[in-house]
Amino acid sequence: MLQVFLTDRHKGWGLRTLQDLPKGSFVCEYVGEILTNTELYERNMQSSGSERHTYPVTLDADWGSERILRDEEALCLDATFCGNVARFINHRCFDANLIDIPVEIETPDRHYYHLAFFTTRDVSASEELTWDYGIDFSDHDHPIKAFHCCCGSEFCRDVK
Ligand SMILES: C[S@@+](CC[C@H](N)C(=O)[O-])C[C@H]1O[C@@H](n2cnc3c(N)ncnc32)[C@H](O)[C@@H]1O
Repeated sequence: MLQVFLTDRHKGWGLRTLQDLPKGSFVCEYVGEILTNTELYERNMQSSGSERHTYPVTLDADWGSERILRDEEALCLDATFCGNVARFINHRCFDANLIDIPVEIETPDRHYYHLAFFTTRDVSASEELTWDYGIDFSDHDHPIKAFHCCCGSEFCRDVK
């Protein structure tokens, strides 16, 4: 069972487990609107930073292909307006206890992905669930301004 809770580390709301989870457990899926990178960029340009509650995630980077997808083809998930509990998973640099795994769905007419979270180690009941968003905190040109990281990891990348 999962619970949304208010963190005490200036990270806003977070997600925790109410039961012990062995390493490799499925936790939840990441749900959001499916947008192309171009649509996401245009959405970001229209909204002010304070309206953004989530960090968009890459859904389909054409894994396994040699080809580089153009922005108008590459898909991402934006949970700003539509999502599930996964939108409350906070970032932790390097030693997060969750990993996102793309799960390929194959139907007769198309392939697509769901993004599923699994535990990277045993997680105890009440522990916050965290995920490394892969943010480069030194990239000041990114269209979304990175937050100041309060993950508390000894490997935190947000060092000035
Ligand atoms: C996907 S949301 C996570 C849920 C969010 N904490 C909330 O209250 O809605 C991502 C946002 O949470 C905050 N956040 C996540 N991880 C953080 C961290 N390590 N340090 C500081 N803020 C963090 C940032 O504001 C970020 O834009």
